[in-house]
Amino acid sequence: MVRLALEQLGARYGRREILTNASTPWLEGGALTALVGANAAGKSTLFRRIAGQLRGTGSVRLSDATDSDLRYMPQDTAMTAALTVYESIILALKQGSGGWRLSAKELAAVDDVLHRFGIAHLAEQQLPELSGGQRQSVSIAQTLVTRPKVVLMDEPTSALDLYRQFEILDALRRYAAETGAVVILALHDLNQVMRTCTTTIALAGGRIVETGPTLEVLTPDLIRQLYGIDSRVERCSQGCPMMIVDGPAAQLLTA
Ligand SMILES: Nc1ncnc2c1ncn2[C@@H]1O[C@H](COP(=O)(O)OP(=O)(O)OP(=O)(O)O)[C@@H](O)[C@H]1O
Repeated sequence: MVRLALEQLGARYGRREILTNASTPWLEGGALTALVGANAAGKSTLFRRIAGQLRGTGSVRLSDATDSDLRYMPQDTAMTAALTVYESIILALKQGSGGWRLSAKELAAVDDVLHRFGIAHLAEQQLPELSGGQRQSVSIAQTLVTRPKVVLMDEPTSALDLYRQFEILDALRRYAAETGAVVILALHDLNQVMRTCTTTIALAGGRIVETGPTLEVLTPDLIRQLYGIDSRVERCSQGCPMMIVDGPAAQLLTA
């Protein structure tokens, strides 16, 4: 089984320490893990540190996977190259492997992500002509076309409309279940987190303050600590947990 654990990860930009002793228990593949925390809490920095783009202290432990099995999708992906969506996904598939000839299996992989992420109709469109949400969907397809075992995605639904958010998160959930991959998503929408992510990592001020089953982690106390928001977690008429936001924490308003 693919697993990932963080051991005392630290990172700094210049002299400024951003990430401090970030540790998790083993995170198991096959389901989605959320990374949550306020703006500037250090989520992107943690991803960059795990992906090896930032040096620092501590280590990333992988089981049944190696560093080359990891793919990181950053928050903003520029798409200025004069390529079609189809060509850009082939490029992502072939990166580093040399040669342009595609095997039947590789052609099937490109076709798979085009359909899986609902962008087959965009295959012949030029990248610079895509909308923001379309670009984000293409970026997800590019990231997963090699079927990586460890996936880090920074706010993969931030540009998507409500329907597409559900569609893409469901597709990511199915991807994790089918491949057994560890898939960690930085997300701001806590209701989407409750609906789709089995495990949640909560980050505050560059420190991991909680990791565990989503509904045990996302308590009103923790949400107040992370965001300064008063909230309740209730069940909707269909039994789904929902976070209801009451507003900024009273103690902040009176402070
Ligand atoms: N390249 C950089 N150089 C210096 N400081 C940086 C750099 N990138 C980020 N930071 C700082 O590191 C801190 C954490 O930023 P990071 O982008 O990791 O937060 P985040 O949790 O992903 O935020 P958001 O939810 O707003 O995307 C912030 O204070 C930010 O200003």
